Amino acid sequence: MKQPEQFELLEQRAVLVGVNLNHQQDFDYSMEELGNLAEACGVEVVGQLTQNMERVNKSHYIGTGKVEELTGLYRGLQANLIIFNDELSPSQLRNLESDLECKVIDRTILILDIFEKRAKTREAQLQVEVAQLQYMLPRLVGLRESLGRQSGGVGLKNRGAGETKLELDRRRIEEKITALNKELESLVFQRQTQRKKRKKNELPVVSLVGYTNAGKSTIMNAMIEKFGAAGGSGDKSVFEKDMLFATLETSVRNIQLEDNKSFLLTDTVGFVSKLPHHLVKAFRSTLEEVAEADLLIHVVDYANEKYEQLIQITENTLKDIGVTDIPTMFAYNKCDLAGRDIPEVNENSIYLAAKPRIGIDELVELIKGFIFKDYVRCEMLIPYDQGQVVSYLNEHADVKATEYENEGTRLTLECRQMDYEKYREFVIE
Ligand SMILES: Nc1nc2c(ncn2[C@@H]2O[C@H](COP(=O)(O)OP(=O)(O)OP(=O)(O)O)[C@@H](O)[C@H]2O)c(=O)[nH]1
Ligand SMILES: [Mg+2]
Repeated sequence: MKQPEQFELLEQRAVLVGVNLNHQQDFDYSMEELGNLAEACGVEVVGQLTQNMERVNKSHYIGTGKVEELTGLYRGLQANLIIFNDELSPSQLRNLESDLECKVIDRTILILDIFEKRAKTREAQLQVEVAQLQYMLPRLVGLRESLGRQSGGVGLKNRGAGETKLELDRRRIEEKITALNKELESLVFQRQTQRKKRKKNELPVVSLVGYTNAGKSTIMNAMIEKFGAAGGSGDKSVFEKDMLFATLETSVRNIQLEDNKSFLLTDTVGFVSKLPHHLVKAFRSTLEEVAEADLLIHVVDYANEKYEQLIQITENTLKDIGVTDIPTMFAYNKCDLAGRDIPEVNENSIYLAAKPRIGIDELVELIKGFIFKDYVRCEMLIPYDQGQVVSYLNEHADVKATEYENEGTRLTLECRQMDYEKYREFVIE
């Protein structure tokens, strides 16, 4: 569902406005990021206004003097849109629009707009729509007023009718949210069932996380290309592209290594700073996949000179969605653009370039070191009437040698700790 006024961002000329609260270190980057978000919506950024403050102005977000300065600025630049770097409250939005006599939007609208454009699966579309409606609900009054202004003003005598209409709109939207959430729940249920099934297989889960456009999907594709993804048929690759939020859904692939070791690799939505609260809530089920990982690969765009800030943003977002205490390794990607010798492997990190496929083997080795730590090397003697154990181990363990002796099959192998415990009775050394 579109916003009621059907405001089209494409080809608008915008001025960005940001408030730097108590000298935030990442403020400059967050303004740059806002510009990138605007461009991703097809908006042309023509100017910028910032203000240092200790706390925001409740009624207008920026100080009243700044509102006047902003009026002069946007008119001088012939802009027709003003974009604020934070989510504005319904009354701030209303006051600003009426004092500035210009269309005002905030960071949240931009992000929701990009998500709406990118959502391909039904689940992602529903999630975005719920977030949009929830953002809209408390802001209906302002939207209606600005609509009234655009059509030349609603006369006083129509006011009663307008309010009834507003109540109707509100009820309709609430009903819509309920209906969408219901549909979403059934999709989420399906996915959770799949996840439970996967869990029963007890394969380790490795999740790619990081700032949007860092190269997560490219790393996933490089691994699929090299090690294949088991099960089903057809193209297993995921969508990768040079744009913000190319991926909005979670994909899971079974990566099969050569020695009967395999793990599940998941690729998911990328992060940006100040992800809107409603969006995080709507995408909760998508993000839950990350929370259940055994290992996170934090993918970093090393060619971005602000990469340290991007790391911080990702770490803060992970904390916000409640992902803590999962072992994490860093994959500094796009090193081909940064002129660094690659691959370089350290204890918890690797420098690589996924697009030209440099460092993929080394990345896999590093992952193996993390997730197959509990593998035990041993010998087992399995009686001939227990043939199913031999086949199980041939499928799930790394069998180095097989000998047939009088008492049974003698296997030299490396297996998971849990399989070792399970078949302890057959262990001979
Ligand atoms: N030069 C270079 N480009 C890369 C490398 N890895 C990825 N890219 C490019 O970076 C862009 C983004 O890659 P994606 O894999 O889609 O990034 P992502 O992290 O999945 O992004 P989102 O899904 O938007 O969060 C694509 O155009 C890739 O081709 C690399 O090692 N070197
Ligand atoms: Mg992606």
